[in-house]
Amino acid sequence: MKVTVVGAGNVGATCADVLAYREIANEVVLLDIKEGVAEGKSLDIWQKSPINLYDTRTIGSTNDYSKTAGSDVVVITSGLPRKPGMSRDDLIETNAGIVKQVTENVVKHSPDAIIIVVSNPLDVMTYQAHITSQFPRTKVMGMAGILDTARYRAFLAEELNVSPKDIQAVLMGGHGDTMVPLPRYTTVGGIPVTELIDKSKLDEIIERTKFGGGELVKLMGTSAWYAPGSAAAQMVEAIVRDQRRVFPVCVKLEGEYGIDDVYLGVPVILGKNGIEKVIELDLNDDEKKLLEESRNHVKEVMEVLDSKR
Ligand SMILES: NC(=O)C1=CN([C@@H]2O[C@H](COP(=O)(O)OP(=O)(O)OC[C@H]3O[C@@H](n4cnc5c(N)ncnc54)[C@H](O)[C@@H]3O)[C@@H](O)[C@H]2O)C=CC1
Ligand SMILES: O=C([O-])CC(=O)C(=O)O
Repeated sequence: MKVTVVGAGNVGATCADVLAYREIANEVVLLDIKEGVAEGKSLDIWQKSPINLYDTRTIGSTNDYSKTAGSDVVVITSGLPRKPGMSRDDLIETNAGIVKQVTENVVKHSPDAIIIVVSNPLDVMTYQAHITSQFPRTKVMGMAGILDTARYRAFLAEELNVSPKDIQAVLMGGHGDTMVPLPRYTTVGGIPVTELIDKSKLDEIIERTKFGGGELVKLMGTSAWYAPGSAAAQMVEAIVRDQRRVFPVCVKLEGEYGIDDVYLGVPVILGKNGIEKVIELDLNDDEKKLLEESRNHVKEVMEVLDSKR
């Protein structure tokens, strides 16, 4: 299996590193426009292979897409990250152009690839990759839900003093402050979380999760990369190993949840064909209202993109 990661910055390099050391692909191509950076980081990851014992070949490229030809999966991380005081939506102008140009090259050199978008604003950049590639919705998706859910699970594990491995959860909606928490679908070793934590503490954790990306931007002056890069690699793994994992993924809804033509995070089954199935949960009225608000927000930003096309 061949996987390309476009953007050799913080998220892209982390993703390539995880793909390599976990031997998720035989070949990982890292591409960036900055002269030499992708080559340097790929070489560094390759030189780590005798230490961490893996044999995935890592190859770097300065904007030469011929090296990416025939990729099975392409992860797009190219684009600006936000700085303190910015929202993800503030990145739309610059990143839409970058994602469009990158997707055109991906389509040209890897016409059968499955595309995973990471660049922000996530839901709308996934839409951009979809309209540029004209690939079916099963093959163009965005990474956000695994990350948002991981933050929520990590905060819960800390609060309950248990292993994060035992926390199962799903969050839905857009990647931003309007994400939709679903505490009634959260369990700790099979026990509903509501039996282990009081409501006010759970509400606090949900709020912290919604602004989890911003918390890190404030601390570091740029956005996160370890968890985002690993989350994207986990999606690649589910696809290349046909694991049929159930993850929250940003996908184009076509009538599910009563929503049409909007890219939004929902639980899906992820396997060798990409999105194998969109899972429709029976949401209660409060949850439906939150999802509708999230949908409206994403739709507004999609319209900003449409107005500039
Ligand atoms: N979906 C999510 O949950 C998350 C999304 N992000 C987003 O991912 C993106 C990348 O973040 P970082 O890696 O931290 O940024 P970064 O600045 O470290 O890396 C971005 C890289 O993209 C490259 N790039 C720019 N234009 C390009 C082009 N046309 N072709 C190829 N490469 C190009 C840059 O040279 C740079 O190396 C940002 O938009 C950020 O907001 C970050 C974290 C989580
Ligand atoms: O916060 C950001 O800008 C990057 C991101 O999407 C995240 O870490 O959730």
